[in-house]
Amino acid sequence: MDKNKYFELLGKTFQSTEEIVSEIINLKAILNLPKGTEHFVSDLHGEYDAFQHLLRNASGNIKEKINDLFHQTLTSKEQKELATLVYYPELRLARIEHELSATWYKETIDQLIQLTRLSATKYTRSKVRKTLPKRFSYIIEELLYQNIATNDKKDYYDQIINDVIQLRQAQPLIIDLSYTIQQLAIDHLHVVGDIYDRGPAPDKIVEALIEYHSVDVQWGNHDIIWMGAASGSAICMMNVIRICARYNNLSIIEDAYGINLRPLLTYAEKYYLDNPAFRPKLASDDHVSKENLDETTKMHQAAAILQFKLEEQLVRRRPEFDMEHRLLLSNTNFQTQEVLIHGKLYPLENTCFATVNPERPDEITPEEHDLIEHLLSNFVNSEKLRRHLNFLMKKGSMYLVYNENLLIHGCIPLQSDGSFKGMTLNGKTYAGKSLLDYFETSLRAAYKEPHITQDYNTDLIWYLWSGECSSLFGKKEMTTFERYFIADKVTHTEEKNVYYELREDEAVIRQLLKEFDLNGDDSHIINGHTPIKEVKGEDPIKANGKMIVIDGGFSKPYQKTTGLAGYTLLYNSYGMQLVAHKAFSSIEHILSQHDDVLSIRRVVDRPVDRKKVSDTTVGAQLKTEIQDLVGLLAYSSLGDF
Ligand SMILES: O=P(O)(O)OC[C@H]1O[C@](O)(COP(=O)(O)O)[C@@H](O)[C@@H]1O
Ligand SMILES: [Mn+2]
Repeated sequence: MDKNKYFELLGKTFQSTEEIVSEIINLKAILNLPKGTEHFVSDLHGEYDAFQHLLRNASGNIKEKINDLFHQTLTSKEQKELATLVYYPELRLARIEHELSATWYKETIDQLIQLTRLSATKYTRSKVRKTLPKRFSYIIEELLYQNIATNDKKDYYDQIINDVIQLRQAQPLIIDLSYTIQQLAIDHLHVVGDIYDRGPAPDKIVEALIEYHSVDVQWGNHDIIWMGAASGSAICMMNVIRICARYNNLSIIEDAYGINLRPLLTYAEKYYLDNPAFRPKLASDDHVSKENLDETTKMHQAAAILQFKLEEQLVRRRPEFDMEHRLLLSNTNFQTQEVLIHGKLYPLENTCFATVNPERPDEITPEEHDLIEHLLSNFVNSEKLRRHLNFLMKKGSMYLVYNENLLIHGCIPLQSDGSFKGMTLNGKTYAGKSLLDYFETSLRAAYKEPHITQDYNTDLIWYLWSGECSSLFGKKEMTTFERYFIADKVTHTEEKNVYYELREDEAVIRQLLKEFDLNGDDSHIINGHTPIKEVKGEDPIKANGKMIVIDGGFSKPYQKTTGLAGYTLLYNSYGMQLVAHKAFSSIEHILSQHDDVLSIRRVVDRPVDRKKVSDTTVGAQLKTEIQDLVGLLAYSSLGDF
């Protein structure tokens, strides 16, 4: 844009030169504040309760602040009770209703004000003001910035608190202060992928993220299939349905997103019977009737077989995806019930091939065609699903460079010598950053055109789910068919890309970071995707501290193999802290036991100077803004403004 035109536009947001000057002063002051705390979480997998608990306790940050302030005045039990109050103010107040007194209110409000003040030290007054709840902003500001130098003032503050209590506003004030503390504890949240699948409430997680004050998302392979479904990819949609059925979560599709699955049930009941391989995995608190279980088992089979048929079509349609080894229906002998995989014959069990034409296993019947069209139009037209995925599009990306770190859910596909594994797409070969950029551009294009359903971009979303060179998947092939129908577990193995070995090596990580222009000593790669098997002694901090894997381990069905719930990461002005979490049991458990055990470990790189906002990504944006405002000031002094 023409510079003068730009200044004219920019000038419209200011009433006077003084306003521009004070904005410049304000922004410059912000640059000198300590860097805000970033919170990294990943692999939430629909576990809303565990996730919202993390947001409330800021991965232990609030507990640390309570300890800093009160280690000499409160017992460990009192500190824990105060923490529970900050996390769940309404529920905690209701629980101790009979113990509440004017003295308790006074002490508690005082403690919460101290906590708010400590949490606010990193922010400008104006930012804190914006965070404060409207209804008490005046009172809280008075209390926050009090200076009890004289007795008169002390009387004045006591009077405010007394009035609050007398006017029966103590509880609302405590509640508001608690949420303010939660919000101030974290400046920015990163979700390193896999919000969806396995757990019961991904929709509630997305709603919470939409409401969150500052957040970005790096897409995970389990997010991408939902985006695929909403982009018009029938195979992604079938996979979404299949996974929901497998984890007994079809209600996410039906109730949360209002997509009617009755036509699928009607179809499934016609062709499928009970089948042990397709009975849903039940969570410990799932109570399901026999009838319901039966229905889900049938829909699970229908979705799986339709997915396999559609996969045959897609693999043939896209030879450049190099997925011929996934043509398993074509390699099945329907008479002998055997399948040929990588040159070896395996017997099949629990088969359900009633709808498969042995001559043309990729054939979709007219009935199936109508069913798919119908379901797809429901997915594409679900208003709520679109709103949620629009959010993922707006705040999400394939990878993110933020404050000198590279955030990516899965991997950067590599070859065994450490060089980038390339892929030829539309006649051109891409590798490393350019491959990831291509994937992102293609996905965005597909999402924009949900009514175009079998084009290259839409098909590529399937590749992102399960293709060898997908940065979100990072394995040779996905053995879904084998897991259902073949007993020999050897066939279930999914060989990981060599990235997952090489990422232990600092030199490799430095090389990868370089690809993203990250050459400094303070850069790290932050991955999700692979659960850390702590039981087997695996360390989430790799490559001499340059590589951190924070699969949150929220996915309950996976906790047996990981040995604990998983990890999150905090990055404040002093450096990074890895937080290990125990499995989240229930809110009730936290309220009754105050049991919120997490262990915190510093990611020791090297001693660093305390980081300021000016050293961050946001700082860089602010510097540009300051430059523009200085330019605007000069422009306006010429009299053109
Ligand atoms: O254990 P499930 O849910 O049946 O799924 C197994 C599939 O999930 C995957 O692990 C992908 O999911 P993740 O991204 O959570 O690892 C596949 O590699 C595998 O085939
Ligand atoms: Mn994943």
